[in-house]
Amino acid sequence: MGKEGRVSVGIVGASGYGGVQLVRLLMDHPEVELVYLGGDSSAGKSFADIYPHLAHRVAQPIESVDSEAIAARCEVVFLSLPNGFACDLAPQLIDKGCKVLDLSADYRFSDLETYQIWYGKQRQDIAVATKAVYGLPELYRDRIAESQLIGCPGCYPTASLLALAPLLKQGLIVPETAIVDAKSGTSGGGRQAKTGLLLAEADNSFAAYGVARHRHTPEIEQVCSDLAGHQVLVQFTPHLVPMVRGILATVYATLRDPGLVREDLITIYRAFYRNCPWVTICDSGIYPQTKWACGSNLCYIGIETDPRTGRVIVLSAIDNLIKGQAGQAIQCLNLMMGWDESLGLPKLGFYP
Ligand SMILES: NC(=O)C1=CN([C@@H]2O[C@H](COP(=O)(O)OP(=O)(O)OC[C@H]3O[C@@H](n4cnc5c(N)ncnc54)[C@H](OP(=O)(O)O)[C@@H]3O)[C@@H](O)[C@H]2O)C=CC1
Ligand SMILES: CC(=O)N[C@@H](CCC(=O)OP(=O)(O)O)C(=O)O
Repeated sequence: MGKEGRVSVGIVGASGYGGVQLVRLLMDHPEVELVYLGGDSSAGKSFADIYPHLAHRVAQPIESVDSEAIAARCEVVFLSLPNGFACDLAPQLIDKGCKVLDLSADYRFSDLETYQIWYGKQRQDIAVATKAVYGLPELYRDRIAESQLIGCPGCYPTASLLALAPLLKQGLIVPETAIVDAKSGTSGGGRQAKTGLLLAEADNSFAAYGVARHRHTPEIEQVCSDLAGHQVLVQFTPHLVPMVRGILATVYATLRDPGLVREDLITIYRAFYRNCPWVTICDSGIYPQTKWACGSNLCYIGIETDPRTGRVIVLSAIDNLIKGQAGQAIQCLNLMMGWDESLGLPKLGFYP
């Protein structure tokens, strides 16, 4: 336990974009105390050396990663590391009794063979991986609450799946017709230097990448298949937009009943998400912008139908670093601890 009965929490990968969002949100979370920050190349520095704007609130040093030391101090550990690292560290922390929330892809797949094919890393931690729960609270709230290990969703899958879930769960579309066309800001690529994320490369430009082979495709398909009750393939195309934060996913699918109009679907979506404080269904004729969600944990969903084609078009906007990453992980923590799902999470965006 931390001070005043608060839960002691650590972050491994504190220097990255996910890490700094976790620090910002957890500093103001009423039930937790941040007791450990860990990293690799940043170890030995102070957090304020990397993020001077937080120097007045966060005095901790960034420490090297030692599972014994982390488990001795932390009840809960967030792993905000590149893919392929959590699967080495999480089993040690789980074994020592910590609750673990992994922001990478390592624990998102119920089928490790799929992970190995798409991520190219062989896994030894099969027993631990089978305990992991996919951290999308709107679909798996009860299982998250019971779990010791959460595989937090990717940013594109979060936006895409929240748009698709009511349609698939209620059999309203032909699942195989689903197409996800998604656009992300550059912070989705993390803080590491990458040529494609340089201002001179990304600014004044707009391009697709990973066409027909992005690693979020099997993640989206895994949950779509679960919802549909049979294997579903999804066409997913991500794009990089010259902005910092935000994802807009535009989802197209053929309605089984082309007579459905947007007002019918809005009613269905509102019923589906009635107990979900972080999903907002827009009024008829309103389509969300990424700017609305920036800085908040909200997912905004707008719905349209096209009677000429018989398709539904669903638009889903999130902040990739909050609902798409750190905020959603904290939403999962709240459920794991039996707290209000909304505790410590920002309800209003930065607009404009
Ligand atoms: N950015 C986004 O929108 C989203 C990202 N994700 C996922 O979340 C995870 C974190 O992403 P993000 O914050 O963007 O990434 P960043 O590249 O910004 O940060 C990566 C962090 O990992 C640390 N790190 C790297 N290698 C090691 C190591 N061997 N031991 C300890 N720490 C290490 C780095 O520490 P140091 O600086 O000390 O080397 C750094 O703090 C990734 O798996 C990403 O795919 C998920 C959803 C959305
Ligand atoms: C713009 C950008 O580069 N976005 C990242 C997605 C970030 C994310 O959610 O990645 P993980 O599944 O690895 O956690 C990408 O396409 O690789």
